[in-house]
Amino acid sequence: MEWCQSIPKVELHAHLNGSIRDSTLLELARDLGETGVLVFSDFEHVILKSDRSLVEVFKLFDLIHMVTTDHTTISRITREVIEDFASENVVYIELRTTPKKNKLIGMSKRSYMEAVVEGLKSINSVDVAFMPHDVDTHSPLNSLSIDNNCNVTPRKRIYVRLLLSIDRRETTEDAMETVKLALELKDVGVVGIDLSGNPIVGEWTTFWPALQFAKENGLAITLHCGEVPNPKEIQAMLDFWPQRIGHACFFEGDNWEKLKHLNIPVEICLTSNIRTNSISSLDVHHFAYLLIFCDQKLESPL
Ligand SMILES: CNc1ncnc2c1ncn2[C@@H]1O[C@H](COP(=O)(O)O)[C@@H](O)[C@H]1O
Repeated sequence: MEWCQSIPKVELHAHLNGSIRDSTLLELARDLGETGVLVFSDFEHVILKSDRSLVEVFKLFDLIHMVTTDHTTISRITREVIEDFASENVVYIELRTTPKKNKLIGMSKRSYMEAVVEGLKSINSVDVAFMPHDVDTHSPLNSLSIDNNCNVTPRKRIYVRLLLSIDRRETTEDAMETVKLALELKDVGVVGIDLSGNPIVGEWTTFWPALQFAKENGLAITLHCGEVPNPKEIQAMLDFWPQRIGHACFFEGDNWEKLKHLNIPVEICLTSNIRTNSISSLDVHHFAYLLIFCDQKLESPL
């Protein structure tokens, strides 16, 4: 475990509101409980439960979103999430989040993302390189920090890229707004679009125009794909040829063949898949199958 903690890591599948510290969630919920908006003990029980089905996961996200509504909180959780990943020696992270609107508090998708960027700017415990011009490809991962006594110590550096998520509950217009926002925010490190949300909700074709527009304009696309059995959707998503897909729990023979043929990498989430019961045990997880396939490819690169 210590070894796992200490090696430098790359994190490609982190949802902002899925990575919040429990202590922060409980603190925010306690505050909201005092105003009568929610019952704190119910919230606490749900947060501290470690295993939950996929259906329960999405109920949990609705609860989490109740306590992370305002700009200040979005900035705070962004800061904490990046600090936590850096403390585990993640050196490159693609953080994804669904830009949200809330007229009641004057939040637009843009102002939500501005709050995320504010959060990144406010981090001072580690060096955060999140704008493309922050990246000096020749610099080591650790930069130097000099304290008042002129002692020089290496500082951790984490490279952050952002993906904007489209939630499957959204409309075609919402999705298009997210893609246009992503294009406008390229300068602050937005590199792509993710399609996520409850996989049994909506039709992915609703988002096809926005995803196609994103692709035509140079944004990378990653799709949550095959998190539940849905052969038609899996085939169509692979035909769309995204840069990456997430999960792939319910792939069958043909799907794997197509995935390999198109060379589409899979973002595997072992803990998530086991905890949500999407996969019954690690022994039968498709991770091993994909690892063997990658190994074979490396051995015979032609
Ligand atoms: C467990 N597997 C999953 N499958 C699909 N979508 C998921 C997910 N886990 C998280 N999300 C998506 O990420 C949102 C929370 O982060 P943000 O509010 O965007 O930062 C959830 O509401 C859901 O849309």
